[in-house]
Amino acid sequence: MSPKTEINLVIKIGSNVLTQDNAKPDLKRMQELSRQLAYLKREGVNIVLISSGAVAFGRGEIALTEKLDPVLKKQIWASTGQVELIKTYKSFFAEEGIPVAQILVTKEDFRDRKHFLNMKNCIQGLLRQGILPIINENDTVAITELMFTDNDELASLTAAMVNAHKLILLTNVDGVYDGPPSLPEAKLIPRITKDSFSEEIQVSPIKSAFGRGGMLTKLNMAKKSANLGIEVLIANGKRDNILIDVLEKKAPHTVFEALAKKQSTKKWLAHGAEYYKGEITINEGAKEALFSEKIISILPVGITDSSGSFSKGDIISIRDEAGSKLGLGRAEYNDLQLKEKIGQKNQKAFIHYDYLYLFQHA
Ligand SMILES: Nc1ncnc2c1ncn2[C@@H]1O[C@H](COP(=O)(O)OP(=O)(O)O)[C@@H](O)[C@H]1O
Ligand SMILES: N[C@@H](CCC(=O)OP(=O)(O)O)C(=O)O
Repeated sequence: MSPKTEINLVIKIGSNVLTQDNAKPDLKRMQELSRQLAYLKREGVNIVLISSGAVAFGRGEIALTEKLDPVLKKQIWASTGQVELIKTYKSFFAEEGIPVAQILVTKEDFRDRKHFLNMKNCIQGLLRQGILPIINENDTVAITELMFTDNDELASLTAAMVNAHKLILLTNVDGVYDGPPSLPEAKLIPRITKDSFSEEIQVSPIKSAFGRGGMLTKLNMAKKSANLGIEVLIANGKRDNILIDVLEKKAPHTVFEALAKKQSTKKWLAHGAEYYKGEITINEGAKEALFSEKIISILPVGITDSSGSFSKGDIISIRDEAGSKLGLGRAEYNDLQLKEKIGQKNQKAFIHYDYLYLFQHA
């Protein structure tokens, strides 16, 4: 079957899945997962893989005995380990006749509309050629404020970007438990629906040996993706044949029920809470109109202030005069052009309705 241009599945593999208890890479597990991914690809499923593991692979290869700065240590392990990680995937997928591509990204690439579209076009191009894109965070440049919370956030952003039907997060537990999974009384939650989104699930801050964000980011990101219309499955990547079994509902997992699908630009915006480049304040009249039944765009006449340096196409945060965040939108022109038009009538919309995402609680 030839690859479809429409993407179906984003799969994220956590560091712990690819690592043994003795901290060495688990090559057998990696080969087994590659075999399953290859099988799904041959079945005509388009796959984008998000793989952690660079730091874990680097740590297994390079002994850093000196008392190095922890950030530098991580950069050294990530940059050396990424080579090994991709080399290993390349050899396993070569056995299956599937070429692979490496894509390394930072948070900034999801903030900048141009970078975002370049990434999206590249991924679609790779898929059309039957190539498997393997994405990881660019840990060499992404330090402190440039970092994703972890690769679960990157996976959720990628799923929204490529309009995925499903997102599978593979970790080292069977899914989300109703308490710390180390406790014998903790039970696996098989299904999380919109009604249970707000229920408190006791997620302990404990992470597995090499995990970064823990179950809490998985939970938050899964809810975010489900809200955008993407079904999310969290399952145990340490189980044999897990990808096939979980898709056939034969293996334990937690599923997050998808709500109605949102238009892809709105998905990009919905993820923009931390990625905006500028802010505008709108007056009471504009706020009222925005939350009425009417479909409206934001015009300069309703804007009272703007801040930040932004270009056409960047994400803008929208606030009311009390400072409450109302939503996000895409700028139709840059900050200097907006400054000239603020408060004026008969000016071109600054945020068009099609590129406007309002927070539900506002
Ligand atoms: N309520 C919970 N349900 C499931 N796992 C939990 C829960 N609370 C904490 N965890 C921990 O989260 C870990 C998975 O997150 P993480 O270490 O970031 O994995 P990964 O490397 O796959 O991203 C599990 O190993 C588990 O110990
Ligand atoms: N980019 C890092 C992974 C960071 C991360 O989020 O790890 P994980 O929590 O295991 O998904 C690496 O490849 O080591």
